Amino acid sequence: MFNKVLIANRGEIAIRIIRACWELGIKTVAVYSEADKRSLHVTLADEAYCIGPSPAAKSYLNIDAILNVAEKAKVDAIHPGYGFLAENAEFARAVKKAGFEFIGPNPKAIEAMGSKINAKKIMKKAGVPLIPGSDGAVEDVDEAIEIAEAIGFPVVVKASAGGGGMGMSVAYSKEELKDVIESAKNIAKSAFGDPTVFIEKYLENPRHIEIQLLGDKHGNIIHLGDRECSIQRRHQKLIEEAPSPIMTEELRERMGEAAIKAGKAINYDSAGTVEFLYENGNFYFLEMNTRIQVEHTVTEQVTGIDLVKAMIKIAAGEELSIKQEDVEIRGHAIECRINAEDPLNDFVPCPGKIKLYRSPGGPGVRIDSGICGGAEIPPYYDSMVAKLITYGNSREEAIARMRRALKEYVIVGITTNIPFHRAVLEEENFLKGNISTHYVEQNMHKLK
Ligand SMILES: Nc1ncc2cc(-c3cccc4ccccc34)c(N3CC[C@@H](N)C3)nc2n1
Ligand SMILES: [Ca+2]
Repeated sequence: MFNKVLIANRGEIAIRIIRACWELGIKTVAVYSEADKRSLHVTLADEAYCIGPSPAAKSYLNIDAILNVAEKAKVDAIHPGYGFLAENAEFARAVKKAGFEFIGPNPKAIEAMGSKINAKKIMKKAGVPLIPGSDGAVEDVDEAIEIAEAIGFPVVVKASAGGGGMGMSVAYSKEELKDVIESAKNIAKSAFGDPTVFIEKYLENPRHIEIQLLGDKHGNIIHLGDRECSIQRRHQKLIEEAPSPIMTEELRERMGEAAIKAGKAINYDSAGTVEFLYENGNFYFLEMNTRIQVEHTVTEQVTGIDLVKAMIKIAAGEELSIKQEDVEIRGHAIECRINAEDPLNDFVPCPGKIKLYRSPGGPGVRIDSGICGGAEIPPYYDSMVAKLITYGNSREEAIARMRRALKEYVIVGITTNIPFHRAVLEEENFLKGNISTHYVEQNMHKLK
């Protein structure tokens, strides 16, 4: 087992990883940018080193600065968290080359899933259901029209180097497709440096359901059930839950089996997530995320498995301590992402200083937060400051606890989206589990 681990991240996930290390008796090294000098993850770590100026490009994305600290602090391993360098194969390789263990999947698996076209090719071979569409890249408009007419409009054009909804555009007709192809290639070129695009049938009202995977370095791989992640805004998830309100044992069995095929196809050896779109009883592979995700928490609540400790043990070479038949999904968990943003002003980010902070508690309430009273929320990073998770024996109990916790939660000094969450937790479609990826746009008028 490692003696000392560097956490190459900030905020709530850095604290989450520090907590897992503590429980395993591992010393922790935090890295921070100038803006994060007095932040909570710096306070909680055993050692902390400044890695550069506030902009992420000069600090949390600075591979050399991070590796220099790893050398200086003599760590055994590095955990990347999510975002920043978490799915950067070059970083994973550089970490190993410098002699440290990377607490995440093997670099080849990261690379394989980084190209959406390549990912689909691998999944097709593995027998994972795909959304009908082009077989690889689409070069020009004529080819696009041919494919679109074969699969039927509407179609969506996606950047292969994209992901998380970045660089996807929908075309409802042949005429629209001409413009959409050009704009998608331009966005892909400027955003990802790679203009490669592909086409898929656009599913008009799907759910976004994902399966949590856990693989080790000895060929074992299991799934830990499903999460419903359809409540998103501009591809930023806002509320997640486990299990999905529409999940049945049979559907979970089918989706879990498909997810394990996906993991096996790339020799997956860490925590990872296979994202699917679900519509009318069918599900289709969307993407695979080769990192721990923000919403890993709701899976931890319903399975009782600590996913971050599991990742660390796997990286240290241990075999999975549980078999698929040991995995049991019990009760229901919901997570509300607390963001420093203004839901009444188009969710614009609202950095600032927290003057008063009172967090909820009591039965079935978990807070994973990177903030406390007096904390400064810098403008340089994403706006999520905390995750409020509630857990109960049923979805109704988890909802009752979330309503109570959202009422108790007091954050004075910055504007947050807590009022948005309070409104969703009263909204009838949400309460009935009647959710699709269009939930926010369809119900926003009720959520103000
Ligand atoms: N062929 C096809 N049809 C419908 C889709 C629907 C989504 C989607 C999924 C989840 C939330 C969404 C919100 C608005 C628009 C789209 C979505 C989607 N993605 C891709 C990345 C993921 N974060 C969002 N891909 C789709 N692809
Ligand atoms: Ca992704």
